[in-house]
Amino acid sequence: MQIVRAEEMYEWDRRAMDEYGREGYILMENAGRALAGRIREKFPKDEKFLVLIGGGNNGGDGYVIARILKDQGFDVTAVQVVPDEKIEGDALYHKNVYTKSGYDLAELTEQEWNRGTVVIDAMLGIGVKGPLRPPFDDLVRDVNLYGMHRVSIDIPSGLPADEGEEEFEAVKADTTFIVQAPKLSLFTEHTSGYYGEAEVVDIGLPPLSVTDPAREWRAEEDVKEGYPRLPASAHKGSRGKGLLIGGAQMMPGALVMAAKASIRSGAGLTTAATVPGNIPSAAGSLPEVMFMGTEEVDGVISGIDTDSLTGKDAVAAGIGMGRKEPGRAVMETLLKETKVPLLIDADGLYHLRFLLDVLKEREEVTVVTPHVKEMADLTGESTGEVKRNPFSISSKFARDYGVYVVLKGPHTIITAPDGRQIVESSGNEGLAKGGSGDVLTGILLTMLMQHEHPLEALANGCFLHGKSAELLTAGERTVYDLLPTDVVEGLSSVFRTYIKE
Ligand SMILES: NC(=O)C1=CN([C@@H]2O[C@H](COP(=O)(O)OP(=O)(O)OC[C@H]3O[C@@H](n4cnc5c(N)ncnc54)[C@H](O)[C@@H]3O)[C@@H](O)[C@H]2O)[C@@H](O)CC1
Ligand SMILES: Nc1ncnc2c1ncn2[C@@H]1O[C@H](COP(=O)(O)OP(=O)(O)O)[C@@H](O)[C@H]1O
Ligand SMILES: [K+]
Repeated sequence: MQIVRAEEMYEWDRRAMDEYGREGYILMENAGRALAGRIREKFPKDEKFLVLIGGGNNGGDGYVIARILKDQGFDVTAVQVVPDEKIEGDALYHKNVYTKSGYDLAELTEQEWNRGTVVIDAMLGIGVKGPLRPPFDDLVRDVNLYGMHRVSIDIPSGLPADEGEEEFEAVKADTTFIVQAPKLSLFTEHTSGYYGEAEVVDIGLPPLSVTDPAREWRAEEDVKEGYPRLPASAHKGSRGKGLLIGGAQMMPGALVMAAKASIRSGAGLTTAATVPGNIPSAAGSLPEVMFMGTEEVDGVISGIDTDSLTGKDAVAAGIGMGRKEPGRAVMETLLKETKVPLLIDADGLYHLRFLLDVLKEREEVTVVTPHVKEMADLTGESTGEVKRNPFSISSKFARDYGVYVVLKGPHTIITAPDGRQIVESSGNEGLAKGGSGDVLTGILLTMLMQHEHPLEALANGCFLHGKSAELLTAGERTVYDLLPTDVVEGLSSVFRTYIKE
């Protein structure tokens, strides 16, 4: 499913009319009918609906919804919140249909506020610009104040559709029925909460691709269909030989979790390279993994035998390796000498910020997997800026350095060097715990070895990781006690539920 900016949504609408000959008022009828259908399915017939209708096409959708719900016998009070002269075009057409149907408009009184149980917010859509002007400023506050269930149409009124906007006032919806395609603000941290429970409603626009480069929200079906299946003739070589590099004397756990995740997610053979002192205990807990000692200074990795890179299908480096000086040279060597996909995470990203010129020179596939703070440090932006602009900041970094970016969070945004983006939203707050990222690194290492397209591979890996958490917390675990090591074990149920044919 495409994720659109406001401009792209308008483009979609315009092309449906200009190229496909669909009349605007018919599109609006279809939109309102689809939206009313979802409202009808969600709420029992004894609810008392208050529909607030604004002056643009969002209000036009509101007129269609109010009429259809009334046609079907629902208790609906409709209020046009702007003067008559503001209603024009397709919205005016549908206002006329509404009134010719014998339905009237009400004044917004204290009584109406108190009588309603569900408010349908069709005041402002993706056309909102700048701070709210009267009467919308007061109305948005009132909607948030009264205790009705708040249903926003397309977008909570006042909320920006795109990323980047810092100051706004908006309806805090309980439910949002999004028209046709999710907008960027559904995925940015400071705006996503306003949507409440969000559902995309297909209003039947022709299937056009309006995002270029493509920007897509991953659905379970996409993963089920596209996941590379294992042939019966598989052997360990065909499943990939991966190398994980990380772990300092005081941080052996990260590497152990990543290595375990790598083999659990299906790697043929995983080798873990770490400081020699960590090997006896790590090897004891991971009999399937091969170990290799690195050079060491002050308890951290200070060098790696580049022969170990030969014969590998992918390499992941940086987890738990610490930030001490020697690590930088190790990362520089890896950037220069790794001829297969190289994934860099955690402390490896810390060192990378001093090696950006080397990164730029590198020609083979490179993946960086920062969380917001690491992305901020890599790009020199503040964490606030990264949170407000995750799509464009990821895209710029991916293009500037020719890398794949996995910007981790509740909605993980994966970007290819050409700017294509996939959002993977599986997972829950149970993953907000030290070590979750290490598990993800192990999974992604495996995915990179098994799929010819890194963007798809990375999206599949984020899905496995997030779904494991979801399945576990739907069963025995909760978001409080879930451990990263549980997420590794939970991969079995993800494969059984979603991947196995
Ligand atoms: N064919 C259809 O029926 C479709 C309907 N759509 C609906 O149309 C909406 C977009 O319609 P519009 O472009 O008319 O935009 P809006 O419905 O968001 O209304 C924009 C109007 O609101 C007013 N406004 C903007 N910012 C304001 C502010 N800060 N304070 C006060 N007033 C402000 C302006 O007068 C402007 O004309 C979508 O959100 C969706 O609901 C579209 O999604 C596309 C498809
Ligand atoms: N609230 C959340 N909802 C969904 N996923 C989350 C949430 N918090 C964290 N995650 C996921 O957990 C992982 C955490 O990675 P990271 O921040 O690197 O953790 P660590 O520092 O423990 O390695 C990422 O994959 C991220 O997408
Ligand atoms: K709205």
